[in-house]
Amino acid sequence: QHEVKSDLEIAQSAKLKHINEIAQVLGVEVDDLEHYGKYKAKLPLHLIDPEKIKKSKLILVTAITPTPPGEGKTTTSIGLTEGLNRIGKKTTVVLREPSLGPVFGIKGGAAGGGYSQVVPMEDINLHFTGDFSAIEKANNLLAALIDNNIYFQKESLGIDPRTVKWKRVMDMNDRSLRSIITGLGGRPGGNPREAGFNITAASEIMAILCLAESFQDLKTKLGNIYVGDTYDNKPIYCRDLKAQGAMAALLKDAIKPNLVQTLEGNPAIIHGGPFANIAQGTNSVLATKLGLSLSDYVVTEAGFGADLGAEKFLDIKCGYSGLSPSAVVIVATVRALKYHGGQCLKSLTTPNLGALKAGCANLEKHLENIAQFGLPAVVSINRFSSDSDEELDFLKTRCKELGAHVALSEGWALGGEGTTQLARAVVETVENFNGRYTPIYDWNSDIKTKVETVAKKIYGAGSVVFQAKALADIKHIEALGLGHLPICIAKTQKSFSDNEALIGRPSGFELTVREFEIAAGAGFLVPITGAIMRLPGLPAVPAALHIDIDDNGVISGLS
Ligand SMILES: Nc1ncnc2c1ncn2[C@@H]1O[C@H](COP(=O)(O)OP(=O)(O)O)[C@@H](O)[C@H]1O
Ligand SMILES: O=COP(=O)(O)O
Ligand SMILES: [Mg+2]
Repeated sequence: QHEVKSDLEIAQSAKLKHINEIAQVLGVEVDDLEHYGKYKAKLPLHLIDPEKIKKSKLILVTAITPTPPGEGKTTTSIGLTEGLNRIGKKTTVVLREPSLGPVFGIKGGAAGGGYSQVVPMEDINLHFTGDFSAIEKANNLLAALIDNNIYFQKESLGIDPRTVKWKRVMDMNDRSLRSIITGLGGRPGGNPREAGFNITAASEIMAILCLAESFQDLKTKLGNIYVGDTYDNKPIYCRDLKAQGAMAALLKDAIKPNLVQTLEGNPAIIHGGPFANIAQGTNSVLATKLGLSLSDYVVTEAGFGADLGAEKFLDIKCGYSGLSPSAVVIVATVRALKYHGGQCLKSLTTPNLGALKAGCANLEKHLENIAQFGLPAVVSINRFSSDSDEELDFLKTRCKELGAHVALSEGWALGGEGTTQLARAVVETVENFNGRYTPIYDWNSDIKTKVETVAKKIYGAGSVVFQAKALADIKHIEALGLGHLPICIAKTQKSFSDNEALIGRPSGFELTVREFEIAAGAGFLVPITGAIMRLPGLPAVPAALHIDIDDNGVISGLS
């Protein structure tokens, strides 16, 4: 066990390989790289090899219902990649880019932790290669063109400003921009209307970038973005404003996935950053296909718990891309299971077998869900230093009683040295499974049936209530001919239900759908449950206050 250094100290004391060496591991020619300094590069799309993809193995890392800091999916994905490479499996980890919202807010960065990180951690957590900035510009160009069309009567499409839901985005937890009025200042200011900002990760452009498979596909998806209606109720799409070409031009580089490395010098591809409570929460199809084209194993992560990220990874990302995992790793922690067993958040480091035992019901439901998708699961117990041996033994035994493969993972404390047991369990599972996932619903079912199927089969709901606005939205969606699209349920990540207080394994509850958002460009419908926030606020003491830079340009305080 190394002495406990901060994530940043560990990352900054790492000796990084030049990115050309990482490319060499992947068999990528240096000339094919677009360098962003010595340690970052973009990969060209022509390296995607459909035949190789069929032979490579995809491992999805998901988790039980998390506590606010998260249970270690990103950390485990990286640690598992180190472990698989150590036992001779040529493996690349494929992750999402962190959002500045959490970096400056509560959760901190998303580049892993301890001795399982991707580096250069500061770059990855801050501006990286500019993809988020490009996504913001493309999103906000459309917003400007919408308001401009409303402003110039002679060119106007007759858009009714009250039907425009397209928000501007910014990668910052700035609650004061959530709901605003634009167009003030008389004639020169335009037309006053209600508007607002979402966080960049929630932009439909982000979701499109993560599902697009070529420049042409990107432009088509952008053109299909639903903007609003005319005064005589005709739908207006982005392509009606002729905006998709300029938007795609802004994404010229952002569409290419980014190559970096893990602490142990293994390849890492990072691309896209959607949150899994309001969008599909998975990195891009292009990054995943590149990883599978260039290595034999790919370890990738879907956000939050398996009821959100894994369900959307399978029913949306795999549904569109044709990909399928050969194994699912469910990250479980003693602390989160004790929380689900009724122990309060502040005392989770105190051993409590009773709470652990009760909380295993949450893990049980996630295991049942992965089995409903027809996929084999391996439970990875992500060991925290506060876990007692007794609690760890109990959890391992409980997993075996549930018929699950289980391995203790010490990737945070030890890097790849701590995950070889997990790596072996994953390889054995992968080698004994030659199937594919089974979708949990048929895209061609009616909208209500699709929502009810996920709610009942995956969340454990007894019924779904569609409020009046949601029923009107369903009629509107069907009138637009979009009822066949898959669904991407916006729901709290803190509970299987839409009530974050219902911990453990709630069942028979009512799920309430307030309304639907239409992501016609990305190609999914968003049933909104509860009071989902699309532009979070900063906490009373933001993490930003502890971040600094010294005279030599060395950053401190990033977590
Ligand atoms: N075993 C562990 N011990 C201590 N801290 C951990 C451990 N695993 C993860 N963490 C920390 O917990 C936080 C969440 O980890 P992360 O991998 O980002 O989770 P997720 O991807 O599931 O949200 C990070 O700050 C990470 O450094
Ligand atoms: O979309 C959320 O991702 P994490 O669960 O990895 O924070
Ligand atoms: Mg993560």
